[in-house]
Amino acid sequence: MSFPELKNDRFLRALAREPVDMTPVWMMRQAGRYLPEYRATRARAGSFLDLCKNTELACEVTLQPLERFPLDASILFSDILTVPDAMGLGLYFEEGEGPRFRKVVRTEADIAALPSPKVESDLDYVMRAVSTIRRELNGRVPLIGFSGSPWTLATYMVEGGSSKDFRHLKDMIYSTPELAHALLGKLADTVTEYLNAQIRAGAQAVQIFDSWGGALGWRAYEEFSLRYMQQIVDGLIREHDGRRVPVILFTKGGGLWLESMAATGCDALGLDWTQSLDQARRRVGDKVALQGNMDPAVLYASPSAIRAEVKRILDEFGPHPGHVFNLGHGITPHVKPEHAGAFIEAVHEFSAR
Ligand SMILES: Cc1c2[nH]c(c1CCC(=O)O)Cc1[nH]c(c(CCC(=O)O)c1C)Cc1[nH]c(c(CCC(=O)O)c1C)Cc1[nH]c(c(C)c1CCC(=O)O)C2
Repeated sequence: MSFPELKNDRFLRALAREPVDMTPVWMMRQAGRYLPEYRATRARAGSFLDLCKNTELACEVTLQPLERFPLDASILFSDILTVPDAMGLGLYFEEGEGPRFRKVVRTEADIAALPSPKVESDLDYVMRAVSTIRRELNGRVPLIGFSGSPWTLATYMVEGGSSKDFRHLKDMIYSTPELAHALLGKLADTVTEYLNAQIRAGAQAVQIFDSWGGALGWRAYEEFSLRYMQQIVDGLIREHDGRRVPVILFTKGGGLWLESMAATGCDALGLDWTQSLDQARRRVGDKVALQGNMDPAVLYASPSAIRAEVKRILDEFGPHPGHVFNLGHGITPHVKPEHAGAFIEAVHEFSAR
């Protein structure tokens, strides 16, 4: 497969800790419900999952934020829960209640019966979306592929949907850790293959979303989340088509573990807004680039308040290489698109060298 030449490589250069003309910026969940054009396409597609599985429409919504804003990266439109869906759990979305699974995974027998999906065929719609988006991007900006971390995927699979206390999975890690390890090991193998398939299909960087790693205790994080992300990092294709394919680890609430996350050999850490970029940079030194970390709620405030916060964060990171600006978590449905625009413009304006 050959794709058009990349015109804007600021994002990849920053991840490689190389100098850039201005700080690259993208937003987690940049294609989503805060955009009226997303809501219109979503209405045409049917359900959210129908949208993920429709190559043409998934490509359309991926490109929507790029039509509006001068973003420096695009991210595949899909969901982390496509993986458990491909393992036969039956994903569906209850309007207003978030994701649900028809089957849950709680016993030794449930775990043993979980199939290892053949990612190229069982998740072929994801790979088709990746290649189509990459072609349609026409080299404007790099395309990011992604997956959930094994721990984060396991929370949905064991609880049967979103959870506040992770009751069943936490019971499992403390009562029968060997079961949890069997499940997490299976997930790590599948996620490695899934991300490698995305890279072969055209993803130029990958991000692992560990949205719930921060819910673990100090020791438990290293045993039940980080260990499996390490396994994935070790198994990933790191160079493709003559270029490094950077891997970004994002543990929401992961501020305690930056040193050990950086020691996995990943290229960058995603930071949420509870951490200081300056302190984080001192802690990880020149091992990795940093991505983040404005509180997404700042986007509810006025454009002048947004600009002030962007300036503050850029000043806090300072004149070092290796910063990708992002929100500390996904943009939310009530944000006004103009506020997202003010955010992106401010990053470029205040960081231009
Ligand atoms: C935990 C998680 C999920 N999905 C994801 C995570 C990890 C990141 C995070 O911590 O937020 C990741 C994700 N989900 C989506 C993307 C697309 C790419 C992007 O623009 O960032 C990505 C990278 C689209 C989506 N995934 C979902 C939507 C909303 C669906 C809709 O259109 O109704 C989108 C645009 C649905 C989803 N998907 C998930 C939940 C809990 C929900 C429902 C909550 C919600 O409504 O925001 C699981």
